[in-house]
Amino acid sequence: YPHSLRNIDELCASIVRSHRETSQYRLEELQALTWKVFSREEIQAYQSKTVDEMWQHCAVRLTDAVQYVVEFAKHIPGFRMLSQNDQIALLKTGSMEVVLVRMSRFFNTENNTVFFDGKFAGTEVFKSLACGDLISAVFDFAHGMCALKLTEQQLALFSALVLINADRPSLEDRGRVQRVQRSVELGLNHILHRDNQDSLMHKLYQRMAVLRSLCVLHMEKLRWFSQRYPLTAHSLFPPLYKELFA
Ligand SMILES: COc1ccc2c(n1)CCN(C(C)=O)[C@H]2C(=O)Nc1ccc(OCc2ccccc2OC)cc1
Repeated sequence: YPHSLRNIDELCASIVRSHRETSQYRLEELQALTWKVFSREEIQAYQSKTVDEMWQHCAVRLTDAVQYVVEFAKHIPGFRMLSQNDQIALLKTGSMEVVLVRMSRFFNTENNTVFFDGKFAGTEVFKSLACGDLISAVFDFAHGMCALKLTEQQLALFSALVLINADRPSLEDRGRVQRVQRSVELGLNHILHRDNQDSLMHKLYQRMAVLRSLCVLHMEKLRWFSQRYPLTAHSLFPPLYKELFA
């Protein structure tokens, strides 16, 4: 048992380290900005953007966040042993989910604002995206994540579990992904047990179910957008966003 415990500790330590090293912004940086909100004029400026300008604006920023999640994935023990196709398959469906999990760290539940373009924005800033249901679902999910008050270590293991999901479509070697997923589950269980918060596990599985439906909604909106604005979607969107989500 001590041998496997050592492995479990090493597994958790490497996932937590990778999470820290691939968090685009440090928590302290963002806390300093929490009460910097947009002026009426700035909000007006976002609201007077055209649908495709605002979509492109957001896609560029979210692609930034996705890049960091790709880096995070590469350091999850076992991820790089998977085939290239399986790594892409996991990132195709999981990377936006992890961005949304991480986004909850940049969310201020007191005034319902999220970090965007250097300040904290309310839902009204995203009006010109013309997908209010997606934005309110994103904000609701962030609220739900904040309510769990996860530590950085718990968030790191949860993010890894969101990514390493053997139920994803079109996996070549599902068994191999299952083994990596199982080890990450053991790591998360280990951390929660150590923190005396075993009850969090089923809440986290409920969060994963909400997250999956949120990302289905995101893909539907992206499909709607790409059909309506094919030029923007196919030429201006960052390649990674297209590769992963189109
Ligand atoms: C990992 O966590 C975070 C958190 C915040 C940020 C980042 N990373 C990267 C850097 N960043 C910058 C530079 O603004 C922040 C950002 O992108 N914020 C932001 C972007 C779009 C939003 O809603 C629109 C939307 C949401 C979901 C899906 C599609 C969408 O629109 C098409 C809301 C907030």
